[in-house]
Amino acid sequence: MTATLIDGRAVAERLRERVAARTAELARHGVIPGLAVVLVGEDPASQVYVGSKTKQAAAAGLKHFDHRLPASTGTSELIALVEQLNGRADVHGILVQLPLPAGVDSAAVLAAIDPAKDVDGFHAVNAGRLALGQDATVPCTPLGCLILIREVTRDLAGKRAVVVGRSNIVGKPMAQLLLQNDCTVTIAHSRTRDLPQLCREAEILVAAIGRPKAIAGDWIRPGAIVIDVGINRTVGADGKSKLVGDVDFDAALSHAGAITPVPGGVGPMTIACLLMNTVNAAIRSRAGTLGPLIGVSQ
Ligand SMILES: NC(=O)C1=CN([C@@H]2O[C@H](COP(=O)(O)OP(=O)(O)OC[C@H]3O[C@@H](n4cnc5c(N)ncnc54)[C@H](OP(=O)(O)O)[C@@H]3O)[C@@H](O)[C@H]2O)C=CC1
Ligand SMILES: Nc1nc(=O)c2c([nH]1)NC[C@@H]1CN(c3ccc(C(=O)N[C@@H](CCC(=O)O)C(=O)O)cc3)C=[N+]21
Repeated sequence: MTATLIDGRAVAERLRERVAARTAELARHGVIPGLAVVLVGEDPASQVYVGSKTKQAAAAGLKHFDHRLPASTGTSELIALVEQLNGRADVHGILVQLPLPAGVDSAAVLAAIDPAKDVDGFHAVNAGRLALGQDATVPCTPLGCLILIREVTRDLAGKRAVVVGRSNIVGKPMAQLLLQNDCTVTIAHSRTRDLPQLCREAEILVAAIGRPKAIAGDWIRPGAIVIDVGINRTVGADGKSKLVGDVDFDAALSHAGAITPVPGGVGPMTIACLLMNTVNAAIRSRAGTLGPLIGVSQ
């Protein structure tokens, strides 16, 4: 059996088209969703992501505001910028690119973001609302993973799901979303005993650990849906830099039912969901007057 490829680029493109269409409707009401991105320091990977975000925001008709600050920027300066952005009517979404330089109190900076403008869904108010099953802004990467899973099946109730990784930005919210969709969810991490055996139980396996090819082919239950969140930069046999996921993709192909590639899987969905969250924040900002939010299903 060879797994079906889940084409994140294609799914993300369709989502961006829906975002662009909704943005065009909002423009007729005089509202242009605005996204402010704050990037501190010169991390090359962060610069690539921020570049894609601003390009795709513009293509979908959003306004974007870039704030690039030197690595020496301190916590209080960043909080002051966030507060200024909180107060701007043309900014509906604020994203502070992580990781912030060592020495900056990241938790304090994220806590300063107005929860209504927290399009990353990292603020305690949004994390709490998600856990309580209330209307929340959901972190972009797990939301993108859920959309990809729903491309394969809408029948999630009772499915055994294993999420490997328990970070606040991927693993934990991913587990919450799967639970909300009636999966039976287990969260694994670096202290989990017998991870291979646990993974073999998973009908849905989400890998978000940041270890290249850590999930071996024979850890995958035959026919499982495998979502690989990992983005690891390695050097290929030809000496060139190469992106690989947390799953040994080639080995997994003969076990999985469906699998996301890296690149071209979860990554593009993260950015498309960021645009969706920004447009939804703009819609919410005019409570009830701008029609429905963009949803995850068509
Ligand atoms: N595609 C996308 O859009 C995005 C991709 N990523 C990528 O996803 C990956 C995870 O990111 P993030 O959640 O921020 O990472 P973190 O480093 O914050 O968390 C990693 C998690 O994996 C666990 N872990 C580490 N090693 C192992 C292991 N050998 N076995 C089991 N569990 C392990 C850790 O356990 P413990 O808690 O015990 O330390 C931790 O919970 C990275 O490759 C990152 O680049 C991240 C965000 C977006
Ligand atoms: N506040 C904040 N929010 C984030 O959402 C956030 C962040 N900080 N810090 C870093 C991580 C990582 N992340 C990615 C986004 C897109 C791709 C992406 O588009 N990847 C392409 C490949 C890109 C390439 O070639 O480098 C793909 O997988 O196909 C990857 C990773 C968002 N993150």
